[in-house]
Amino acid sequence: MAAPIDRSTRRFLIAFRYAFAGIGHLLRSQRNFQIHLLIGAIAIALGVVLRIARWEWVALALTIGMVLAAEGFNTAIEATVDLATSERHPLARIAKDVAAGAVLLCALTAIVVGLLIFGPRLWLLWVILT
Ligand SMILES: Nc1ncnc2c1ncn2[C@@H]1O[C@H](COP(=O)(O)OP(=O)(O)OP(=O)(O)O)[C@@H](O)[C@H]1O
Repeated sequence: MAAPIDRSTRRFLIAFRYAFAGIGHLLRSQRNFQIHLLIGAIAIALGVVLRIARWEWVALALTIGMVLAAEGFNTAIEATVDLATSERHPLARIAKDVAAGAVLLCALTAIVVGLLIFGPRLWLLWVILT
């Protein structure tokens, strides 16, 4: 018979369930998250096809994770602000704009990383094919 799960392990597993519910919410309702996920999947496929190096996989994984996590924080901040007030308030605007700005910074960084990894290879491929 399997050993019973102790209380702290149970809490730990429940916390995971809530975290996955949060990711499920992002997947179902956040268009920007879906777009970033699709771009991440394309970058991974490109990495496989172009056989990028291990350190490049590390950079790619960190970048994709950073952008998706930023989208999550942005969504959480938006929900918190909307919960706190339904009125227009300068601080609500700052909170939402700064959160959106942080996502943009991550996305711009991801573009730079993508160009550094794939740019030279795609350029070479272009030169060979044309
Ligand atoms: N309560 C508020 N007070 C002042 N400005 C706000 C408020 N809510 C939203 N804004 C402004 O409107 C912008 C858009 O807000 P909104 O809540 O529509 O988010 P969003 O970026 O369109 O995200 P989503 O489409 O995912 O809900 C914010 O970035 C902010 O500048």
